[in-house]
Amino acid sequence: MYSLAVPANIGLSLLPAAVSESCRKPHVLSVSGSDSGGGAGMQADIKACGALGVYCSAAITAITAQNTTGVQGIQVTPENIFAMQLQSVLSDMEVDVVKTGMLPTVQIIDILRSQLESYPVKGLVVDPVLIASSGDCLTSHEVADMLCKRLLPLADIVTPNLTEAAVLSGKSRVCTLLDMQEAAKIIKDFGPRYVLVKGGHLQDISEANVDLLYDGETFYDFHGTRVETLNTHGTGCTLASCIAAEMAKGVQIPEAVKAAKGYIQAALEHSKNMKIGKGPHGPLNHFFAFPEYSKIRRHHLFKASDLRLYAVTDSGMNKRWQRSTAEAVRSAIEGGATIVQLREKEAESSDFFKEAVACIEVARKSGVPLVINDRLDIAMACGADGVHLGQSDLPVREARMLLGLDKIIGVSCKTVEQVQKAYEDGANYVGCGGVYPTNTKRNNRTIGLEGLYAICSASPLPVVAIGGINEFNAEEVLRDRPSTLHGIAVVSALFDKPVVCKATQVLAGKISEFFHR
Ligand SMILES: Cc1ncc(COP(=O)(O)OP(=O)(O)O)c(N)n1
Ligand SMILES: Cc1nc(C(=O)O)sc1CCOP(=O)(O)O
Ligand SMILES: [Mg+2]
Repeated sequence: MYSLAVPANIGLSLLPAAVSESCRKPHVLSVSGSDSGGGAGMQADIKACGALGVYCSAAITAITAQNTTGVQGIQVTPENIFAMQLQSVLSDMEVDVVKTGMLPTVQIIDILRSQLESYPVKGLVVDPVLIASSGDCLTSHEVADMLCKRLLPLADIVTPNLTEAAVLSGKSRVCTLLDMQEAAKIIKDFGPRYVLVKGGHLQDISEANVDLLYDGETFYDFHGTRVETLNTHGTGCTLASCIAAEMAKGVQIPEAVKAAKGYIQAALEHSKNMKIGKGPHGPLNHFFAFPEYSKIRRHHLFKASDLRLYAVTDSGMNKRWQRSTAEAVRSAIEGGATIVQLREKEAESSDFFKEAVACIEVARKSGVPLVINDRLDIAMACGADGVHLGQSDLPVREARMLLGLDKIIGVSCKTVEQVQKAYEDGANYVGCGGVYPTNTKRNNRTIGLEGLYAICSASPLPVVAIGGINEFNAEEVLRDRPSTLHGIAVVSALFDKPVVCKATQVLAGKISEFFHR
């Protein structure tokens, strides 16, 4: 319940206008068929563009029923809705590059051509999808003919594989480097700026994986290393989408091809052991370069029970006992700390950042959340689980906007009004104190147990008590605790001790009984 305390009006609408201005994304419109298996077609295009940081919109030309064994069915998109998809996107969304895949009928090609004439774009990449990697035929010769005559004259690059190069060039077969060159010359005459003939299946194994790019004068060859894998379904769509994505970023075509080949090579390497489907045409893993979001994200959103034994570090104390903050954090977690706050009042930013990175590594291993005291910049830079803010720090509302909804924000409060405001502004919990006098924080006002309980009774947020709490008085704080008091936060009781792990265990033992009743 508490994690829902963020007011509804804290969201994207509050982001400064400048953010949207400066964040225009390169944009590829994919005009292709949907692959129910997710390996090729539209699905591959969207994933490839996404992986390269490019926005991808979609005009679906056909719905195919496919899996890793082949193509089971095709339904062509009705012409009126196909035209509408193009019109909707092209009239509104500042498309940089159009990338085509499966174009199943001559009508679909005609509609696309006339829309491109009404809404010119910076680039057109044509992947002449005529035959699926399973060998299934996806279009007719009439369509191939139309593609050559109506679309290739507008294309910046066309990317046939060997079979497609044979169909487009009218050659009976293309299976050597010489055949590829001849086919490229014939296809170039239809009018595209570049022809890329993909040699993935060349007969001569020494030449396999050579792709030839032809600009009308020069042949450029691009070599790849063969990856032994069945997961190659969608590599053609992915290569063309990557070229389109790079072009949308403003990259010239030869460099775009090089970058796209590099991406395919890496994707094949990272997909070779992936097991999806029973058939021989498995898909690629496009997101090999991304850490899985669920792994970089906290495993769970903030829970009030995280506050039970809240360890707040003090590097002065830890130095006195000759240990690094990361070592101290490791020991506190081993001893039973349920959340850690890095509190550095004197450190330089660069030292604080380095220390935070080391401590997060320690905390992540055990799933214990780690927040940064005062410094939102450090919290964001090191990917901490959140921040703890005082009354004179950055306002909670601004911090919440910058951190997003998944991160923890704690706020120090000494009055009911402060707690109410923290709640309204989107905090997850409040720290209340000083419960007792403390030597750790100078000039700290003591509010006593009564002050703490008064705040707890009125608080819509979970509360953690702080200030002068130790193994001898923890029981007094928790014995008659209000239901909103979820734990104690301590500094010297853990970190001004020779053995942090032992001190934490002792305190954890003292407080455990109050949370199981
Ligand atoms: C859990 C917790 N509660 C309170 C504080 C005190 O924060 P603040 O008032 O901002 O004082 P400093 O710690 O920044 O000196 C806290 N750090 N943690
Ligand atoms: C950091 C801090 N904040 C306080 C508050 O009252 O808000 S008291 C405090 C210091 C707590 O240290 P120790 O556990 O060593 O007394
Ligand atoms: Mg502070």
